[in-house]
This record gives sequence, structure tokens and C-alpha cells, in this order.
Amino acid sequence: MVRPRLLVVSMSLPVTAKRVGEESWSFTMSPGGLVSALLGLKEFETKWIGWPGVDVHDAVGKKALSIALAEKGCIPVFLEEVCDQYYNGYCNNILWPIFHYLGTPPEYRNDSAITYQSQYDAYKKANRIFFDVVKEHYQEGDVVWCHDYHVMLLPQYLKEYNSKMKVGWFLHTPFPSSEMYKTLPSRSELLRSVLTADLVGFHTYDFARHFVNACMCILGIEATSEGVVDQGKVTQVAVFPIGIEPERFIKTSELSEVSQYMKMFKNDFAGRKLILGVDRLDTIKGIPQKYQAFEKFLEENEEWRGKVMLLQIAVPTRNGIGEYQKIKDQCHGLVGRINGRFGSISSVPIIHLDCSIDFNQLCALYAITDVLLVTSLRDGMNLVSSEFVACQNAEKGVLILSEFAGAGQSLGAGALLVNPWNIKEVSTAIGEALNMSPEEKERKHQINFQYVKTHSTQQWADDFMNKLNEITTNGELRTGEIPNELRQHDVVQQFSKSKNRLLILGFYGTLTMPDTNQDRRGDGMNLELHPQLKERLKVLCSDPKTTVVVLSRSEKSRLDQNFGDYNGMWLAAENGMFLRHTSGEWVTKMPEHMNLDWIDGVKHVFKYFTERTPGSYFETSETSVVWNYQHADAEFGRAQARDMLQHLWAGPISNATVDVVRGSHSVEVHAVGVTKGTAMERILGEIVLHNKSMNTPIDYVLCIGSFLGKDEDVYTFFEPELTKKTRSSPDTGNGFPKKVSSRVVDLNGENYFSVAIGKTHTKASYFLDSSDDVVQLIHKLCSHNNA
Ligand SMILES: O=P(O)(O)OC[C@H]1O[C@H](O[C@H]2O[C@H](CO)[C@@H](O)[C@H](O)[C@H]2O)[C@H](O)[C@@H](O)[C@@H]1O
Ligand SMILES: O=c1ccn([C@@H]2O[C@H](COP(=O)(O)OP(=O)(O)O)[C@@H](O)[C@H]2O)c(=O)[nH]1
Repeated sequence: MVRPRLLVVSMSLPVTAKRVGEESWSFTMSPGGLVSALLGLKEFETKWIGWPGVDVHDAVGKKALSIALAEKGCIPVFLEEVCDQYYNGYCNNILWPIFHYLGTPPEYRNDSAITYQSQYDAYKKANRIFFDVVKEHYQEGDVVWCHDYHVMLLPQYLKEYNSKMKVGWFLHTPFPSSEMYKTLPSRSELLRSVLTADLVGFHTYDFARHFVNACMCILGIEATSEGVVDQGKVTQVAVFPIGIEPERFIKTSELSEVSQYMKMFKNDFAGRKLILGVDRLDTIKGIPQKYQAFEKFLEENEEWRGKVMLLQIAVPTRNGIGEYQKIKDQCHGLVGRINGRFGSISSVPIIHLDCSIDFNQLCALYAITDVLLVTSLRDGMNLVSSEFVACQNAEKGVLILSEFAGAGQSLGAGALLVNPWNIKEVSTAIGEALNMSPEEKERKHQINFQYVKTHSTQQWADDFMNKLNEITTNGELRTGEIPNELRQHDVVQQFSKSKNRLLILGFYGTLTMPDTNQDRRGDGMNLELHPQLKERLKVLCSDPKTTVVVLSRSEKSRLDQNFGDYNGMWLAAENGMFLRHTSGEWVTKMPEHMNLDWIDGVKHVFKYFTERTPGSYFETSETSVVWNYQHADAEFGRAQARDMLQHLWAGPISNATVDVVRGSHSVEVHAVGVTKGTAMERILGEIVLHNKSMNTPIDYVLCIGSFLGKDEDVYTFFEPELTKKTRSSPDTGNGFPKKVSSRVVDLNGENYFSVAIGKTHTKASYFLDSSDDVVQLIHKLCSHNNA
């Protein structure tokens, strides 16, 4: 496979530059797991776009730095005066704490000089600067992979510039629960921008779920198994847990220089067990909690005093931010206290180093460590844990790992998982690790080693890129077909040529008056048939060559009310769960074993909110419950809907297989698998049985609707290619035998019209602007029939 060129965009470049002369620069590796991880991307032709870690104000310096960086495959983004407000301000003082559940720092409440708005403005400007650099270097076919919370507006800028650009966005930190995320003032703009990307990735399912939930609660948009759907555009949301480059660590651990370091360190720490901590000195890493737990351990286990030590590498980070200064002082204070309490003339229990260390030394430390202690209060992944596992020597060490690190989900089986806030629990885990038998250590190590070896950075990047490629290629394949504006002339002409026609028509938004609220789902409450259609549809239904099906999410009574007096029309209520030919009774078309146990619990929650939201009401059908707040106060209704979703997820639907759809004034819960496409199989079977005399295959299908994303499978159900496949397969799966199937439809590209109303992204081949166009079209079909 030819791999596309990759433009990686992240706040920081893998190297931090330092000016050593007017035109000369030196470089050191930038800190943090994102850089370590992305350095492992060997199999892509990659250009890395990011900030070089330094402000450069003169043209000579900029030019020299750009040339020096180009040799490393890097392209600098000069942020200059926005840097402080952008990086230290909005990114690391607002987004970072909110994403890690720490909330907005108090200075935003107390200090009028620090304003949210000015920092957000800087964030926008900085994202524009990133965009300008990408634009300058982008070549057709490149994939642009945006990393992290620093560039959440970039996907939108890129797509506005070139909608064909392949854009992915990956978040390396946690995505918090929507309860926390919604405290962010610019919550909607950021979500909307991220959703313009083709693929959005997270480290864990929890983070992905929180993101989808935030989109539903805050933007009020639909989520399906494919991802998040906004105005018909699907953004795929998926989970890609990052790994390390295991061979780099395994090979380095075997170097003679590393063996020398190992000997040296063992000698230095002789007679004592080594507990190691390796973290950026960040508020999220829980270093003070680690010290308190270690203090507790020494307090309660006198026999270990002088026999165990904790070495903490506290890598300097984000020095420009007050909170990071404070945490440093706090750590120093704790270390002083604990060393004072438990130290002796010959040794102290804690060594705390405010520096980064050389890679070979790091590998040597990992190799001789007895216990790695990770107490992150929240952490996107935590690569240090994997690196420790990869470097283990003959005698295996034990991993104590915070359950709040993303790594907990991947390495939990071979680790002692702890809640870092529970000082007693961590202290107990330290004791357990120090006393663990060699066999148990070996067993746990093997579990994690297998995982680390087989889940590399390269694999992570391949998975993300393959998925992105798959999505964008499928998108490209489809863009040739959709969405063309429907040429009514063609529809009428084909109609006149055909002998056996099938018309599948949605109801809300298709056969009702156009909705002035732009509410595609019909909860704008235009529940009555468009007055100009009533007689015309009757004419079509009376034509023996034409079968008309109204396929709607509405309940049976609504369809009866509007079409009950028609002759020869098919009514399919609740997305086809119930079917009736107007000459007969309703029949159930529900799939067998559909679990509807959740309905009573959902009704209970809906009743509670209805009673507390004046103007709202709910409707129940056999397979779904819909709460509508169109007539309630708009703001309050939205807030109530958000709360309602939380209650639903936590209660009645937590284990149920249901879809939850948030409309602009409604919340709907319905059974999974209730889509119009799946129902079509059963409906068609029934029509065939009904028309026993049908001796001509259906040679014309017109399917028009204003459907939810999940229901768009009805458009592809009849696609000529698909029906061809169905016809040649032994088991049609259509609910009617193959023999029947092969003579039921005869469609090609010219006599099949799938039409979406008012959508720019759709699986349908054509679009119409509104139901007024449907009126016009039906009118033409009738006139033709009369002619
Ligand atoms: O560049 P800094 O501001 O100094 O911060 C360093 C990086 O910290 C964060 O790293 C995250 O990414 C790791 C790899 O996916 C993950 O293991 C870790 O849990 C995260 O905290 C941040 O997300 C990066 O953007 C920073 O570069
Ligand atoms: O002196 C050091 C110690 C550690 N690291 C690296 O910093 C990264 C930390 O990544 P992690 O995912 O654990 O946390 P982050 O710092 O990204 O939040 C790891 O790759 C470490 O090898 C480093 O660059 N210098």
C-alpha cells in the first residue's frame, strides 16, 4: 500500500531549540509522552509542524532555525506574542485542568487581569497561525493529523479551506465527563470544530464515551454506532490506546553503557529496595499524594525504614504557570518533612530530582527498580508504565498503577491498581509489592510484557491511519454520487416508462408542511399532512401500477389519522415495526426477541421531567419513548434534557441495547435495530405476499425522506449494486425466499432514486430542499398519470 505523507501537527516539536549564536541553534528532546510516542512513527514519510519551544523575533534567527529544523523533518510555528496567553493561559491553565477534572484555577475568579476571553482570543489566533503553516506546506493527498487540546480549532480551519483534506484529531489527555466539560465557556465551538475532522481518536473507551455524550448533551446531536452525526455528516469516534516503541527500550537496556549504569546505581542503592517515580512535575501526576503514601508506609512499617527508598525524577515542565511553581514547593516541603522524620546520617528515604535524565540512565533505572509507583490523579495514558515493563531485567519489578491513568485499562492485569487519593491503600500496595514472591512478580510481568511488545506506537499510528484512510476513501467513493439535486424531469420520465413502481415516502418533513424551525426530525410538531398532498397521494394510490408506502417513525394512530381513509396505501409505523395495508389491520413486524424491558424505567424518568418542565410532554409507542419540550422555555428545556440524559444513562438504559437520539427539542429512546432499512426487508416481503399476482418485477423505486442518520440504511437497501448482490447470494436475508427476490426488483442506476430532504451529507443519491419540492414532484407524477 502506498502510504500518504503525514503532516503531524502538535503544540510542541519533538525538539526544543536554544539559540547559541546569531544563526546557530542547539536542540534537546522535548519532554512528555506525546513526543516519545510520535518519535516511534518510522514507517510514514512525516513532517512535524509545531512550536520550537522558543520565541524568535528576528528574520535571521527564524530562517536559520527553519533550516536547522528542516534537517530533522520539522517545520516551526512561530507564536510570538500570543504564546504566553495561548500556551500558559488557555491551553495549560484552562483546558488542561478541566480535562483532568481539576476545574478552572481560582485566579480566573479573583484576578481581573487574567481573563478567560483574552486567553481564548489568543487560542484562536494561535490555531490560525498553525493553520497558515499547514496550508503553506500541504500537498494534495497528505494526511493532516492534529494532536491534542492545543489545536482543537484547527480541524475546522482546515476543512473550511479544503473540505477534501484528510484530517484526524487525537486527544492524548482524558476527555472528562460532560458534567466537567460543560463548565468550559467555549465548549460548543471546540466540539463543533473537532467534529469537522474525519476521525476523532481517544486512548480509552471512557474518554470516547464522554466525548460522544458531551456532543449529545451540549450540541444536541445524534450519536450512532458509527460516530457522531451532525446535519447528516458522520464523524467517526474511535479508541486507539497508544503504546511505546518496545524494541528501542529492550535494545537500549542491553547496551554495555546501560549495564554500567545499572551496576553503578545498584552500588549506590545497595542494601535498599528501590521505588521509582518518573513524572513531569505536573499537578495531575499526584506526586504529593505519592509522598504521603510513602510516609504512611514508613510510619506503619518500621522494619522497612532504612531498607527502602523512593527516587522521584520530577521532570521540569510548564515553568511559566503559577500552579506548577506551587506544586514544586509543595513537593520540596513534603520531602523535607519525610526525610527529616525517617532519614539517618547515612541515608534519606526520598531523593527528589528536579531534572530530566539521560535516556540510557532512565533505562538502567527502570531495569533495576523494584517498584514503579504511578499515582496520577488523572492521566491520558502514562507511557512511563510501559517503558518500565519493557526494560525489566532478570529480576522483575512490580508496577503500582493509578486506576485514573489510561494505562490502567491496558496494564491493569499485571499491576497493582490503586486509587491515589486513598493514601492508606497506596501504602498497603507498597508493602504488597515489596513482599511479593518472585513467581508472582514474574507472572504479572509476563502479562504486561506481552501487551507492551505487541501494542507499539507504530501499531497505534497504523490503526489510526488505516481507519482514517478507510473513512476518507469511502467518503470519496460516495461523493461522486451524492448529493446531486434531484432532476424532477428524470424522475417523471422514468415513472412513465415503468410498469411496477414502488414509492417509499417518509412522513415528518417529507409529507408535512416545511418546518420553519429547521427541525429535520419533525418535533417542530408539523404533524399534519401537507394540505396540497392529500388528494394527489390518493390519485397515486389508486393507480394499479404504483405501490405507495409511508414509512415513518410516528405511531400507528398518527398514520391512521392522516391516511386511514386512503385506498390501497401501505402504512409502516414506528420505523416499520408495524405495518398495515389500508384495506386491512395492523400487523406486527417486530424482530423476534426484541428486548423492551427498559421502557418502563425510561417512562418513569420522562414522567419526572415532564412534571418539572412546564410545556413539555412525552409520547410512548411500543418500541420507543419521546420527550418533547418544544413548547417549554427553550433554555430551561435544553438544560432539563441534559440532566435527563444523565439520569437515563445512569439508570434505565445503562445496560439496555437502545439508541438515544437528541433532537433540537426532544429526547428519544428506542430499541436498537429499529431502522427503516432493516424494516424494509420485512415490508417488501409483505408487499410481495399481498400482491400474489405480481408478475412484473419492481422496475422503479422512488424513496424520499427526511431521515435520521441511523435510518439512512433505507436508501442503500435498494441500491442497484446491492440488490444485484442480493440476487446472486444463496440466502437473501430479505425475509422472502431467493426465488421471489430474484423476480421482485429490476433496478439500475436510472430507475432508482433515493432522495434526502434538506441534507448536504447523506447516503441518498439526491436531495431536495424541502417538502414543498415533494409536493411539486408528486403533482407532476399525478399529472402524468392522468395524462
Ligand atoms: O509539552 P508539555 O506542555 O510540556 O507537556 C508534555 C505533554 O504532556 C501531555 O502528554 C500526554 O500524552 C501522553 C502520550 O499520549 C500520555 O501518555 C499522557 O498521559 C498525556 O499526559 C500532553 O497531552 C502533551 O500534549 C504534552 O506534549
Ligand atoms: O527525564 C526524563 C524522564 C522521562 N521522560 C519521558 O517522558 C515521557 C512521559 O510520558 P507519559 O506518557 O508518562 O506522561 P506525560 O509527561 O506525557 O504526561 C516518557 O516517554 C518518558 O520516557 C523524559 O523525556 N525525560
